[in-house]
Amino acid sequence: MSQFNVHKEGDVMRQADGDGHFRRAQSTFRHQIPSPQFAPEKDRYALLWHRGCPWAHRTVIVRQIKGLEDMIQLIELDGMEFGPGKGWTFEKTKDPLYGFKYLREFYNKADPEYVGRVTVPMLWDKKNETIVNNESSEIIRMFYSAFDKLLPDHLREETKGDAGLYPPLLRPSIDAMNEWVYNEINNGVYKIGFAASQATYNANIGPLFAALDRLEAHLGKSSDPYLFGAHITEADIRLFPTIVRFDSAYHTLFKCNLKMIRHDYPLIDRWLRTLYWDESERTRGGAFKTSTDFDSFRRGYAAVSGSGIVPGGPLPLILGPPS
Ligand SMILES: N[C@@H](CCC(=O)N[C@@H](CS)C(=O)NCC(=O)O)C(=O)O
Repeated sequence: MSQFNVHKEGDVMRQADGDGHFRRAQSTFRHQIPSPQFAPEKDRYALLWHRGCPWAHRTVIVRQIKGLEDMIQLIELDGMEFGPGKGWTFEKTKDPLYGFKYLREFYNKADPEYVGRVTVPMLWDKKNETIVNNESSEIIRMFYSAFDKLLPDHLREETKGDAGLYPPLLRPSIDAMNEWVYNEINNGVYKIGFAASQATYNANIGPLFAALDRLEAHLGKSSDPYLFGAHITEADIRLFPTIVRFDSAYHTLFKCNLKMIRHDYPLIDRWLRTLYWDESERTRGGAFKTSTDFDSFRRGYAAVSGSGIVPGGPLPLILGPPS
């Protein structure tokens, strides 16, 4: 079965609640590394992802920026089947651990009674054969420092001080931005794309663009390249997967079309291109670019939002490196 075949029945397609609003379900598995059950160990954990998913995207960026490639195995799901009991699949890719076809089989191995949503990203413990955590915001924070003792000194969060991904002095500002960026932008595009009535679409489209205006104004307050100064932080990593999908997916396929990043938000566009095209040591060889797969997310959003037909533009999918 090809990627994102659309059978519009069953639980995977049910996104909006009865009142037409999309509400993202709480993640279920919330264990931490380090903890008595889950010690940081080389090659004990695997991160399961799909290139289309923005929540999974942020975890893969952090895995690379932190230099955890040899520490945490990456397992890619490349398909989606819609219908009861289905969901994310291994189509051309193979599950190297058990030979499973569905991500659901991992969830059921961890908990045979599990009936919640089967989502990526998911962090798997190969030793205890269970799920550590399936909440991206928590997975990325674990990656910042949980494995630091096993990493060379220069990659440790503590060593980086103010240049870390979540430096103590910036935490209140990063947390405050995360709050509105999550509600109005990261999840905001889904509230619009999955709105099941005109009224809910109308209610959500304004706040999304007001938040993008706020972001543009924030970037205008300094000449720094990143959201909080001269160094990449969590705020940049959490925003990037949504903005890189915006013009070529959300604008058309999710009807988030009052404005485009490239035409209407020059500072956000510059920030985006700065991160995307950076292949220096700062991104450990291009963590943003190598993890971005325009084809995958455009096919995915086309499947869940309509007929599966992928729009031709805008071309190029992202503008070139900033001058
Ligand atoms: N709160 C979760 C959300 C993850 C999420 O919703 N992932 C989507 C893909 S982008 C998913 O797997 N959806 C399948 C479903 O809801 O059935 C996180 O940030 O990790």
